[in-house]
Amino acid sequence: MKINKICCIGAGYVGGPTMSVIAQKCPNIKVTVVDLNKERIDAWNSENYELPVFEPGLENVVKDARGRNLFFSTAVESSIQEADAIFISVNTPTKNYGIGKGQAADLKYIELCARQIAAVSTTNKIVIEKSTLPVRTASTLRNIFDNLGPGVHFDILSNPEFLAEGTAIEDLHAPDRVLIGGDYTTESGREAIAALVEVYNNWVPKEKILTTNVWSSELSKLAANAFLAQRISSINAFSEICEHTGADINEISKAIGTDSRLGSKFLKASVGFGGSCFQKDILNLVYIAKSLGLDSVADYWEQVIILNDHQKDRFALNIVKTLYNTVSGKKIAFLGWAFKKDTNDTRESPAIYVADTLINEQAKIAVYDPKVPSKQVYVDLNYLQSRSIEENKSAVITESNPYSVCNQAHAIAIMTEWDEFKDYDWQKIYEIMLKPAFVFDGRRIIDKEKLTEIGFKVYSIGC
Ligand SMILES: NC(=O)C1=CN([C@@H]2O[C@H](COP(=O)(O)OP(=O)(O)OC[C@H]3O[C@@H](n4cnc5c(N)ncnc54)[C@H](O)[C@@H]3O)[C@@H](O)[C@H]2O)C=CC1
Ligand SMILES: O=C(O)[C@H]1O[C@H](OP(=O)(O)OP(=O)(O)OC[C@H]2O[C@@H](n3ccc(=O)[nH]c3=O)[C@H](O)[C@@H]2O)[C@H](O)[C@@H](O)[C@@H]1O
Repeated sequence: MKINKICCIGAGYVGGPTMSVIAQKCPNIKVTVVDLNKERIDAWNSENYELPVFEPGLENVVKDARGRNLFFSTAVESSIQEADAIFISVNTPTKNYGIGKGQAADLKYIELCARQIAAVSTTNKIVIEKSTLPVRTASTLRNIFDNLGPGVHFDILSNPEFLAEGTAIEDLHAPDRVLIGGDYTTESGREAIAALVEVYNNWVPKEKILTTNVWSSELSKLAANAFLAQRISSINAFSEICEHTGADINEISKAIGTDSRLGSKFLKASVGFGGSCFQKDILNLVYIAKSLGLDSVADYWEQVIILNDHQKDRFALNIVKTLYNTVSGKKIAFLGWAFKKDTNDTRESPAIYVADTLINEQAKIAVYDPKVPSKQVYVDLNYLQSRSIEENKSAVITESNPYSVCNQAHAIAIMTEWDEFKDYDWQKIYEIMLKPAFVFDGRRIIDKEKLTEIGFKVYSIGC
């Protein structure tokens, strides 16, 4: 079994960059990324590389491969038909209706893909779960293929993605590991695993390609995200203790991070973690544990989310409290809206929730983010349905210049750790703000001493 043609369903933050790198590194494999969203596909195909996903280095990868062996298309059926291997990389959001509402993963897009694959396939396929899925989803796929299958054979693999946004290309070029779960008990299962190992082995050393059974692979992805998010909630819990005791969370991170058993990464206190996956995947884990009757396990992981919500709330409430218990009519300048630097993704960004709380207190929010388009800010706030679209419009303005955002502001809230924020002319910003000029640093990126010397009143997470 050899993979010559790949189809990836879903041209989003994972499907796009992942397949671009596979195409770049495997010039002999034809890779077609398909999506129902024509606007997205048009952007992937845009002549001037106005790609729908902002990722450092992505444009060069697409330039290398697009038109050679990398294609973006809305022709879902024909691409499935001609492929030997089909990656499913569609979204798996938290269910917002019915059973499991607010916790379970909504698998309707996955099921649709499986049905479509079953409906149009005329040759044997390897079907690869790239999306993050509840453990045992492969058995659902198997069931659909067995019941609808057109008499061709399907091997199902799990190959979860571990890239982080903002460093996606680095992560894909040199992954810590590639995980492939498959069915070792059958010959075709073993061949399918070997075929996918061969694809990755074009640039990833064999010892970094781990193979497991399907269920371990599916569950490892949830476990990895749960452990990562748990670290952030743990350090954020300590950040609050620091604020009451004179300890400094950066010093704590350094002190504990030098212990080789703990490691130094992922110990940065913040206004809370965001992004499309940590919350969704932990809620999914909580739901799975509850469904298995494992209530103590569910409660344990749920606490990671509870602490994260608390961190966002207390950051917002501290702004209100510090500004003399009222922000009504006051301009609060938001530096950053994306959930982390080097991405245009705003899904579950803490900025959205902090803004929402402040708007409830009648604040006027002014937003500057180097990569997030203005309309996205309103889409994010309207999605919460806390108030009417008109009310959000009148409570929020966006600017394409950081100095305009800060002009006549009562306070600045640093919501994303964009590097450029460190290098602003803070003296100038001080001069154009109302006094006292407050800065609330939700990312610990600015030099507190320097800003205090200028005259700012500075609050930093965790000290
Ligand atoms: N965003 C990230 O950094 C990471 C995400 N993941 C997982 O990967 C999966 C995808 O995530 P993203 O790429 O962020 O989602 P996304 O929302 O950016 O992209 C998903 C795409 O799938 C398309 N789609 C949905 N159903 C379709 C269908 N039936 N046919 C064709 N296209 C269809 C949508 O139009 C959308 O463009 C999720 O399960 C997520 O948990 C895993 C690792 C990292
Ligand atoms: O499944 C996924 O979607 C991905 O989720 C995360 O990646 P991502 O959400 O893109 O970005 P992270 O770097 O993990 O950051 C997530 C959030 O945590 C915050 N964070 C991160 C690290 C830290 O020390 N402190 C902290 O507050 C970030 O600012 C951000 O809001 C994981 O890191 C990836 O391995 C995983 O593939």
